[in-house]
Amino acid sequence: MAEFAVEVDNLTYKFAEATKPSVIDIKLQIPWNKRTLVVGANGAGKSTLLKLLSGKHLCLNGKIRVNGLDPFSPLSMHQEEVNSEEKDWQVTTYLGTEWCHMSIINRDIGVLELLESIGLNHFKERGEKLIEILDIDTNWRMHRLSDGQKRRVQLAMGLLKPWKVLLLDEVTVDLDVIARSRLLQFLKWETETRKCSVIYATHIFDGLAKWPDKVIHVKDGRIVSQLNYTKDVEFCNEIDGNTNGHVTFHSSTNQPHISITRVNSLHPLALAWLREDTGVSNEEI
Ligand SMILES: Nc1ncnc2c1ncn2[C@@H]1O[C@H](COP(=O)(O)OP(=O)(O)OP(=O)(O)O)[C@@H](O)[C@H]1O
Repeated sequence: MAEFAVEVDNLTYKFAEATKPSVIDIKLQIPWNKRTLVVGANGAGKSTLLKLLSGKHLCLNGKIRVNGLDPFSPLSMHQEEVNSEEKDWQVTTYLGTEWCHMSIINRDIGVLELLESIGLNHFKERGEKLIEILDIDTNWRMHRLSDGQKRRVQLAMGLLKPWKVLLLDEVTVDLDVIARSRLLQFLKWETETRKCSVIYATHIFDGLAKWPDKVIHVKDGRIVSQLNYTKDVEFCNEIDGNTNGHVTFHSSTNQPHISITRVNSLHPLALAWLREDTGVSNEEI
């Protein structure tokens, strides 16, 4: 297995019809067993970067290695490097919101049939765990589901195979707080218990304060800061008497150090209400 989950060097990418590159001079090394959060404004380049890592766009300028492989090359080209136990593994999975537009999810097809068609019986234990975590009823029919229910099925499908590098692109946007918390917990558990890494681009920060190991800030296509979360970030009850969503950047040393007040959020209330609604215990989430 490669030393790093993801290794990127000197990566610049411009869409054919664009006037300037969407991703510029990216250098990145993500070790195994890490959860990385990608933060940036609309249009900053987060999705483009994640899609490049997944092999959805062909990168001509720069180096990308995911588990030591060029993600654009079909895995079969590297089959001699893959031992028999790993043949069923997926090196990388990209899950984004565009799935909503795929025709399969609006067809009159049962969820069980759909999951079986992509290998539920082969990955039974994992599949059943995902079905439970995401509270999926396998009798559901796809064309009759809400957006959030469809999203849960998408996630179960996307996570069914034990991927090595998971690229999540704002995919929790229509999950309720219980499903989102459980999913984040599941991803934390996976990254702690087997050799894999998650890269997650999001605009929803509720419940994420203690989740990542690393936070990457993308601006105008460039990575402008990378925080080693445990070393560079601390949470305080107040900073200079301010208790409400305050951040201080200490820049006296080369390495940034950031203090963040524990932010007031409706997340605990929404979580408590939905716990009541769904009968989920305090210990579980
Ligand atoms: N298919 C495309 N053709 C041309 N330009 C594109 C294309 N897709 C994205 N871009 C441009 O690339 C830049 C980065 O877009 P990207 O989707 O990566 O941003 P993002 O950080 O994911 O934004 P958001 O938070 O809104 O999802 C934007 O300026 C966007 O206009």
